[in-house]
Amino acid sequence: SVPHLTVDPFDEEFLADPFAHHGRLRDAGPVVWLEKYQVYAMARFEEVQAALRDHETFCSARGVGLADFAKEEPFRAPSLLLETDPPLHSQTRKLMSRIVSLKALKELRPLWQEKAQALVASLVERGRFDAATDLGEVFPMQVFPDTIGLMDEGREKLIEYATIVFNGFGPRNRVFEQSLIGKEDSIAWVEEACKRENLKPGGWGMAVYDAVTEAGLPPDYAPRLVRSFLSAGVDTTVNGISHLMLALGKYPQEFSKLCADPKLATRAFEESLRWDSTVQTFFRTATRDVDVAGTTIPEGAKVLLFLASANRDPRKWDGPDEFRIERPAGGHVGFGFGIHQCLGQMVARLEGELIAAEFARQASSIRIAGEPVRRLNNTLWAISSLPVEVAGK
Ligand code: HEM
Ligand SMILES: O=C(O)c1ccc(C2CC2)cc1
Repeated sequence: SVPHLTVDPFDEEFLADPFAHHGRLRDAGPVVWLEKYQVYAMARFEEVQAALRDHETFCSARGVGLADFAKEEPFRAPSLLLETDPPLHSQTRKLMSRIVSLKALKELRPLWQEKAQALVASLVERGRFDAATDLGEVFPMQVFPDTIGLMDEGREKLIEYATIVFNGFGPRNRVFEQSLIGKEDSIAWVEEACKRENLKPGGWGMAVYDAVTEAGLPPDYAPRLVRSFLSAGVDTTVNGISHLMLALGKYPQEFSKLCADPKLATRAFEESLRWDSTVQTFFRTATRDVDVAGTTIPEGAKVLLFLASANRDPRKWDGPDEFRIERPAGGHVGFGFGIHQCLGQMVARLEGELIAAEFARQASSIRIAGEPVRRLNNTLWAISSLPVEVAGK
């Protein structure tokens, strides 16, 4: 029968270092039962990728967190992308993909590159800085809110809001409750920011309103789709960039390879996403009784997918715990997989590539100058402080 584990993947000890627990989860079996939450879990690459690919058996419309929307009220109106299944998902995804297009990113590249170059120049000049607060939390905020056309006032609330959203996929534990205290205004601010009258012409937010009208979809879909940009578009890249710096600092020989060939910047960011996956887990709900590797998962069961563990599964990767920028790119599940695979992956890749390439051009070394301070979150692997020292060329 399915192995029963008592481990709690949302307790603060686990969240402080999830990678220390993944090996036991993978080795216990292809599917395990987590007694604490009465859910199934998969931590090996093969089963995680297969579940993500089979969206008909493992659905999203009943929530991609612990809560089953068929049994309890969602904590916020469900996302029309992340928390929907086809056919509605197909409609909203097609609409949003036209806006987050390669053409749009090509047009943004020169402006984003200019900002990355200037920010990195100022940090190299300083020599010692905090890769989380001076870089990770700065660059995405210099490029993304303006791309959406967000109102200027209150943009700092984006990270607070996302912290709540990502905690909301987990249990109502202390980590979740603490992120809510005194942050009700962030939820209200996002509500306001998604309104048509508060979005600037020419931004992706306004483009969503136009596209919803053109597609003849219900008008109230527009603010909710804009909310998806605000929920997923900042805190993820903020921590993705901080983790990139942690990886480059911890593996100086990999940084030297990058300096020798700045075109490896895209590979470096991709590998940092596999190695230190910013989005650690997501749930699915079984829509039928399904057999996975000998275990029958009953209809209605919640299944926790450990994306970060799958990205370090020795059954899939050679030297999984090593950061190697020349590893064959892609194939990881750090952006998910299948129909819900990250809508903003090219946005994230562009931001990561530009920062990595600028350090490759302007710096000769990156050194970790202090232990990373973690910000515990039920879903996000987040860094609140990462002192680094860089030397210029
Ligand atoms: C390092 C940065 C990022 C990471 C690690 C990341 C990770 C992910 C993952 C794992 C999923 C799949 C969720 C699931 O299967 O249930 C996803 C979906 C999504 N992401 Fe990203 N993301 C990042 C950046 C972004 C950005 C910049 C945007 C906005 C432009 C964005 C927007 C979305 C949206 C809207 C979805 C839902 C797509 C759908 O359900 O069809 N993400 N992301
Ligand atoms: O559509 C949304 O609201 C949404 C929220 C969070 C994410 C996480 C996976 C990056 C994605 C989409």
